[in-house]
Formats: sequence, structure tokens, C-alpha cells
Amino acid sequence: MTKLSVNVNKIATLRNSRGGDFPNVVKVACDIESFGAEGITIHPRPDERHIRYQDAYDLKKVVTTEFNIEGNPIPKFMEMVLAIRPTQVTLVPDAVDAVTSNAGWDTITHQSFLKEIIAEFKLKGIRTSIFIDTNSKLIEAAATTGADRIELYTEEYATQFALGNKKAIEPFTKSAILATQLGLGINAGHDLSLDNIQFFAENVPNLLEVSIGHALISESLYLGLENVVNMYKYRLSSK
Ligand SMILES: CC(=O)[C@@H](O)[C@H](O)COP(=O)(O)O
Ligand SMILES: NCC(=O)COP(=O)(O)O
Repeated sequence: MTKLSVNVNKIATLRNSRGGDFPNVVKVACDIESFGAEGITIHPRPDERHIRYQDAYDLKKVVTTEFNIEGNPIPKFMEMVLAIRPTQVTLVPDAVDAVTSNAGWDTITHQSFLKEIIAEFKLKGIRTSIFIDTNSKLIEAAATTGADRIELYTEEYATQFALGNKKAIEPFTKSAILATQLGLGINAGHDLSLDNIQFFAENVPNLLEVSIGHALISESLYLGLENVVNMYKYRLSSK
């Protein structure tokens, strides 16, 4: 079965908006695990606008499922991941000022760089995954870097699925078949949601893990609002 890794970036966004420690990222991650998630994902960005580097160290102490750290392997990120030794590092080539991840690796241009850093992570026993588009040449090049897995970048699928274009799954199915032939494990993420996840999982063979954050946290707000509004009303009703 495909594992669900919950990305808690948005919990940190909410916490940072008030400058305090509510919601507490570590507590939320532990609760998410106790609710059944099989992994916790974070994507610290250089400006620490949501997850802070300290959160990564704090989470390492408590996460009992798979801990996945995503990011661009700049020196500060490398140092942190090598010290923490999470279950998995997912390499994402995002620009410092990117609003969110918006492209996969060019594994041909950056083949030797990726080989070098993947070897460093492997020495520390950290599983490696490369964030990538559904391009067969890039997936073939990814297989030569020593990476254990690829993470298929699913924004295009999510956008097209919302427009009713179910054919958008085809490149993902093909990429998964190719990756399996090349000995790569398959993860996926970006804009996956309650609406589009089932069709994706049913049509992408050997899907090991999905990491989901933005939609999952937004859906949790919607699905929890009625309950919480009524809890407030109940507490006010004795007056
Ligand atoms: C790698 C990826 O797909 C991202 O979705 C990412 O981890 C989310 O990052 P933000 O929460 O900063 O948008
Ligand atoms: N790797 C993708 C991820 O962690 C979450 O992406 P999103 O669901 O926030 O778009």
C-alpha cells in the first residue's frame, strides 16, 4: 500500500503568523502520526518562512514513522540533513525566492552534482529521492545518479484533473513503469488532494509514498470547522 507522508509546512506557516508556538509543529506531527500517517515531511526553505531549521532537529527527536526532509541541497541544507539523518532526503531544485516548488531536476545537466551529493547522503544511510518531471530521458539520467527513488512532480496532473482531463495521468503511469524497470522507487507529490489522490494511486503502479501538505491541511480546516464552531457555541450557551 502507498504510504501517506504528511507535509507540516502549513502548520509552521500558521504558527509563524503570530510569532508564538501555537500550533506547536512537534505536537501536531506526533498527533498526525497517531492518527495513522506513515510519515512526516518538511521542506525547510532558506528564508525559514515556515519550517525553521530548528524544527527539523526537534522533529527528528519525536518522529517515529518515516521522516522525509525536502529541499535544495545548498550547503546549509546538506549540513543539516547529514547531521539529522532523516529516513529520506528529497532533493528539490527550487530557487531561493520560489513561492513553492515549481520544477523537477534537470538530471542530465546536474548529473555529476547529484551523483556526488547522493553518495554523501548514502554514506550516512539516508535514503535519497529526486523530485522530477515525467520525462523519460530525465528519469533515465536519475537512475545513473545512485538515487533510491524519484518523486514525481504532480502539479500538472492535479491542475488537469481539476479541469476534467483524466488523460493527464498517462505520463505518470508511463514514468512509473519506466522507473520500476530502472530499479527506482516511486514517490509523488505536489497539489495532491482528497479529490485527485485515489485516481492517481489507482493508475500509478508501485507508488511507494505520497507527501501531501497544502490540500490536506486546508481540507482539515474545512472538515473540522463545523465541529469547532459548535464547540464554541456550546461553551457560550450556558450564559
Ligand atoms: C517538493 C514539493 O512538491 C513541495 O510541494 C513542497 O514540499 C511544498 O513546499 P511549500 O509548502 O513551501 O509550498
Ligand atoms: N513533496 C510534496 C509535498 O511535500 C507537499 O506538497 P503540497 O501538498 O503542499 O503541494
